[in-house]
Amino acid sequence: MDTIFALSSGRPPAAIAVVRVCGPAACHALEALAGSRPRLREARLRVLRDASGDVLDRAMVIWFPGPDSATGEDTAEFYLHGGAAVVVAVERALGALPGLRKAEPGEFTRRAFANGRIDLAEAEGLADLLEAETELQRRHAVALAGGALSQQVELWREEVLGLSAQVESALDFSDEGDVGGLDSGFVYAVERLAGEIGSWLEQPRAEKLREGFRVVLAGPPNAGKSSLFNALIEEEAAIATPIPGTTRDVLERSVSLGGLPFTFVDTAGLREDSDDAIETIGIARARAQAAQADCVLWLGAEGEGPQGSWEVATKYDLDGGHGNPNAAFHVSAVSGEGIAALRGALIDHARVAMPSPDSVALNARQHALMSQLHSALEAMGESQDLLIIGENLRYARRMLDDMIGRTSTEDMLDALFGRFCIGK
Ligand SMILES: Nc1nc2c(ncn2[C@@H]2O[C@H](COP(=O)(O)OP(=O)(O)OP(=O)(O)O)[C@@H](O)[C@H]2O)c(=O)[nH]1
Ligand SMILES: [K+]
Ligand SMILES: [Mg+2]
Repeated sequence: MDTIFALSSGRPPAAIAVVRVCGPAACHALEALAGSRPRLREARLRVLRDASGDVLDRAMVIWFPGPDSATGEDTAEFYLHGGAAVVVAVERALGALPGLRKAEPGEFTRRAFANGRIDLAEAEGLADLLEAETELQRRHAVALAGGALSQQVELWREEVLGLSAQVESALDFSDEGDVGGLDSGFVYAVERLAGEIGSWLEQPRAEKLREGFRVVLAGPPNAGKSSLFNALIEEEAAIATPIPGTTRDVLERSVSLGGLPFTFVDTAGLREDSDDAIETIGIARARAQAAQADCVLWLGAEGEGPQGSWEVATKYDLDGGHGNPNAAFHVSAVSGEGIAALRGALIDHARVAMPSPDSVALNARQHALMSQLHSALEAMGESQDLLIIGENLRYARRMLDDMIGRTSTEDMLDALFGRFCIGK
């Protein structure tokens, strides 16, 4: 097997650059550059040299022998001075050693998975953690990476195994293969498990965490959409002018509010009679955006917005809210009045739509498996045939195995580990 190496810290220049080496030749690489290998898991300052004896850097080195390392394989880490040329020189020296090559994206984590150090759900959590930009995303990712879902799956797996054992023993004592031999608690246990899994399926999904709560600003031209958009995201991202029809394309910005991920969307002003081809396309896009929103802020006349939209009266500094006196919110992008209240209401609303900080949200892959598991349990409840019940339980167990990647395909692993950066 190849020994791989990569810069695992951020892009130089930086205070420190961490280069990891992992695989059977890691020990040799450490000795070649640092002269000797320090005691395991102890940081030591060493002069690093290349094969011709030239000094590359003075650096901290640590030796993590397998199988108790993060990847399960022999691993060496170099904590270099974080200059670009230092990293290049050390990588060149490593690349010149036999059996060493640069790592692919996510290859360290993939080895950790292949060596059973982490399961698939935990690897997904790690990928989420590296991408986390808001507090809520971080909390979920830490829980997933720490095995919160894996432990739950393990409990369900034990329950399913217990149910299978009951079916096996009933089969041993029944000639006809009917359910008469089953304990009365069996049906109850299946229903309870199906109910529990059903309630997991109903929780907000993990994708919501990644995409963010989508707020679309819509209304007639010059209503003040772009101005409000800028005020909400606290950045002059959109052009706002007195000319109606200023915004033509859709403009998106992702921000964190109250620790929650939001995507705000500014759109072209809606009007029926535009003869401008660009604006007409912009209006069509605005309508499409409103249809996909988690929340539409309607900046037009009372009752004319899309169903369920929040009515917002803008330019409160000018007309004191006379534009739409019955609007739920009165704001001014100029004076800042009402912006905090609107933002607060959006945060409260999004919090309910987002996965709760105390639960583990399922991603698309996990949700699909859990749905199949749920259907298998439901189908079982109706069956009178022990053989069919046993078959459904085996299927249920396979879905649980898939959740944590006991069985997994190369394509799936490529897709997951491709999400990681090089060096992770
Ligand atoms: N006084 C005051 N003027 C505002 C306020 N919000 C927007 N305006 C002004 O109203 C005009 C239109 O604002 P925009 O934000 O461009 O409006 P819009 O809805 O994005 O317009 P289109 O993109 O053309 O559809 C600009 O001249 C803004 O400066 C406000 O709260 N108070
Ligand atoms: K405008
Ligand atoms: Mg605009």
